Amino acid sequence: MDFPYDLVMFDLDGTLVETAPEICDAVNDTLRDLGLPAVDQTQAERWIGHGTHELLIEALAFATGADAKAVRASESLSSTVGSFDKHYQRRCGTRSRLYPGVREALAFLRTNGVKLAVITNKEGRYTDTVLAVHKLRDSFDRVISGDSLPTKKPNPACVHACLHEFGVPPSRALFVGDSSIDAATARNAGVEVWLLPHGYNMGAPIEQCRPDRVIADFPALITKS
Ligand SMILES: O=C(O)COP(=O)(O)O
Repeated sequence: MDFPYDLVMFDLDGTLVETAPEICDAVNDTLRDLGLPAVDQTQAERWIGHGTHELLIEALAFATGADAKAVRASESLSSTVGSFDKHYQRRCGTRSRLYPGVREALAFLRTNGVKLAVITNKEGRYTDTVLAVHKLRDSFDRVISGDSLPTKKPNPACVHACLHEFGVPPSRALFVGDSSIDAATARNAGVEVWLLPHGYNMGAPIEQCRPDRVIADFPALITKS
């Protein structure tokens, strides 16, 4: 195979797995416990990308009319985080699904000796559950979550860690994602970025992120390279 990379790093939410339906369910379970109105999935999708903690803060700000800064500083936040945690762990795997062709593309790349990593801003306890319920954990050589390192995307430390671990130069590494955060992470690390249009990107078209390529779907990742 003439695949031009030795390492591919994938974003998780909105790239490998459509997670928004059950994230929205867990947010609404949490809001319901607080007597607050539900949010719709389109709204929740705009908050995906900075990690679940930030998403919950945005949801609480939206539902209460407070600003995010005030929510972040509020004393009740930690108990709400605990409540969300229970709901989200229970919801993981109920309404998420792999995008078409993900499993086949990962298997194909691995068979051809390409190292594979997941780099997500999702907290590790949720990344583990999502990968486990979709039987994806063994498909990756490295998983870096939002709380694995002192910094998260778009800081390039996560990409640098993978390049270092696998001894791959930036010119032989690719980041595949769905958002401006993924594009900025790749640019900050000096690696190419291909974006998929099926994800979230805070509601904006991915062309605005000026990726090296827009790929239509996972089959295109391995056939158009
Ligand atoms: O916001 C999140 O929880 C994670 O999003 P990501 O997998 O796109 O980095």
